[in-house]
Amino acid sequence: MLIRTLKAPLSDVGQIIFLVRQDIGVISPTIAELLDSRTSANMTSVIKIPCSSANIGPGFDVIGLALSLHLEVHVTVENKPSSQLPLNCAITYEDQSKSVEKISLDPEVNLITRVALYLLRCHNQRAFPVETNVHIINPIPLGRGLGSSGTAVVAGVMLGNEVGKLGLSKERLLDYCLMIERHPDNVAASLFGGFVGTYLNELKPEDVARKEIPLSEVLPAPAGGVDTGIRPPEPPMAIGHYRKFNWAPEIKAIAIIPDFVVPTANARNVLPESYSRADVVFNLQRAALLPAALGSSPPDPEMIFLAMQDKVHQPYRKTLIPGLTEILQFMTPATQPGLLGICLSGAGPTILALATERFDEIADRIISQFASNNISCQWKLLEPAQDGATVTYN
Ligand SMILES: Nc1ncnc2c1ncn2[C@@H]1O[C@H](COP(=O)(O)OP(=O)(O)O)[C@@H](O)[C@H]1O
Ligand SMILES: N[C@@H](CCOP(=O)(O)O)C(=O)O
Repeated sequence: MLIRTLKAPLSDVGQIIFLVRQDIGVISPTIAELLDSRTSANMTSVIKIPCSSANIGPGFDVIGLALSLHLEVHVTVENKPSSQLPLNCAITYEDQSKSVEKISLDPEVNLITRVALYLLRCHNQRAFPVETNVHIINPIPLGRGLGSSGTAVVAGVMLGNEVGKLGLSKERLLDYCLMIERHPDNVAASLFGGFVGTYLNELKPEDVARKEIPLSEVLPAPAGGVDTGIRPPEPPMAIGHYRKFNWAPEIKAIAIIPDFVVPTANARNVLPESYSRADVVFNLQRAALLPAALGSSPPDPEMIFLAMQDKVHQPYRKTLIPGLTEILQFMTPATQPGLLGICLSGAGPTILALATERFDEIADRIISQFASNNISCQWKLLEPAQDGATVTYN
């Protein structure tokens, strides 16, 4: 008897593993059984979300790349008759990121469960189902420009969708993410996977007002486990959109991660309100080339290096990242074989170097430059994560 496994999409956001016998088809379990038993007693849903590197040089707030470092959220719902847990939810957290910050285990404070509660409350579910256990395994360093917060926001909407059995599409979940994260590049990459270009729709005036609601109203301050009964503001429909680009299979991503934090909010505060026409045109010219440059095989180092230049965010962020100026100047395909291009990852301080070979050598040279400023680093060799956010059932 030949048995093979088949992964099939469940609504847009989940994935079920079926056992298929080749002579008689699907034998276990049936779709109906699975829909009924999702996140019910003793079944664990595993939500996996890739981290992201946003901007890739000139694509500030537009371009994102999902990378092969995944946040995992393991969820079980006990279906006990009553619960002593605040908002019916218990959180455990496994830190694989070596971050100093302690992540809160209070479901009203923790970013993932707070976002899940936002989604649930928009759908008239005031708390988690009784009793929800959420185990978070996080290898993504916090505040380093690898999209940890965007990944956590995506985890939150996936979690709310799952335990609330809301059945929302990923496209609609992106709207909810944008009420919190507000720039689409990193959340769209984590949600949909791959190398993406993103944009926001021009909204009607009444919808603009809804989207610009302060974050404190979308994610209200903790109320000590008490349900205030306030219904949070729902996002307008179809705020954000994305388009996937090709990625040449030879290109790998080296993330050099310094051991200090640059909160994204601080890295956005150093940016100017307006730009010269020359700088805007400079970025537009390169951003237009970037998808073709990174999607062509074999990769052309000169074209990629040029297409990754930026004048909109990196020059201003140099003040927050010692050594950035020098690294962006001396690391070129002419001085470093194997290197294709280099940029700040997201809001920094991580450096993203795209390369086809000599990964250790490239990482060592960048690490030495940081070391001359007394900054130590870890580095990781990553690949695009094409799947985006997934749910599987154990
Ligand atoms: N897995 C997580 N669980 C809870 N909170 C998280 C998680 N990941 C990130 N965060 C929150 O997001 C903050 C980092 O966000 P941000 O400054 O945007 O940096 P990054 O570039 O890593 O996204 C952290 O300080 C933490 O408060
Ligand atoms: N486009 C944003 C991206 C922020 O990404 P993160 O990984 O630093 O959260 C920006 O550059 O501010």
